[in-house]
Amino acid sequence: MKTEAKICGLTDPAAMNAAIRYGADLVGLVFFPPSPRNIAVEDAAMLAGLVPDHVVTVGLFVDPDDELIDRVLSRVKLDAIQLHGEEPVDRCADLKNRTGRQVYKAIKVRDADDLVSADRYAKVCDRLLFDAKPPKDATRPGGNAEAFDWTVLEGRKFGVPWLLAGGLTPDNVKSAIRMTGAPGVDTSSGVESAPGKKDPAKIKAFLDAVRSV
Ligand SMILES: O=C(O)c1ccccc1N[C@@H]1O[C@H](COP(=O)(O)O)[C@@H](O)[C@H]1O
Repeated sequence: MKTEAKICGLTDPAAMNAAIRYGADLVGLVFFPPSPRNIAVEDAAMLAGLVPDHVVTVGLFVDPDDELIDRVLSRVKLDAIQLHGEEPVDRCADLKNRTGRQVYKAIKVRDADDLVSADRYAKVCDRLLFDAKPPKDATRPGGNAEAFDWTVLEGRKFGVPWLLAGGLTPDNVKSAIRMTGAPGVDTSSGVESAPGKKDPAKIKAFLDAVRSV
C-alpha cells in the first residue's frame, strides 16, 4: 500500500510547489508564533490557494483557542487541523464538531507507555501522529528534529490511519517505514537548509525515498 507523505511547516511558494510537484499527499502550515515555521494568516491563505484538491492541507496548532481557529479558518482553506499540544480527547472532539474539519492528534512518544492514550484519541480523531517527546529545554512541543525509538510502533494498528514523525530525513525515512510499517510519514526539519527554510531539493529527496520503499 502507498505510504502517505506529509511535508509540514511550509512558508514560501517555492517549497509549497516543490512539495506538490514531487508528490506530497499532505502539506502543513504552522500557526504557532514561537515556531520558526509560523506563518501569517494572509500568507497561509495564499499558499493554501496553490494546493490542488487531491492534496490535503493541514493547519498545525498548539492548544489553540476558538478565536485563533476561527480566524484562520475564515481565511485559509484547511482540510484538517493537527493538534500538537496537550489537547484532551474532548477538545479534539469539540474542534472536529465545531469546524467540520478532520482532526489529527499528535502524541509525543519516548517509550511504549506513551502509546496508552492513542486508542482514546483514535475514537474521535481522523488520524494520529506520533512525534518524539521534546527535549527538556525545547521551546516548542514538536518540530525539534528528534527521533524516538521506532520499534515501539512496529506493526501497531490504531483503528485510524497514523503518521510517523520526528527527525525524519531523506536518509532515514526508508528504514523508518520498513521498521514500523507506518501508513504515513511526516517531516519538517529534515527537509530544511536552516530552521524554517525549506529546501526544495531535500523535499524531492524525501518524497523519492518514501516512494522507493
Ligand atoms: O515545526 C514546528 O515548529 C512545530 C512546532 C510546534 C509543534 C510541532 C511542530 N512541528 C511538527 O513536529 C513534527 C516533527 O517535526 P520534525 O520533522 O522533527 O521537525 C512534525 O509533525 C512537524 O510538523
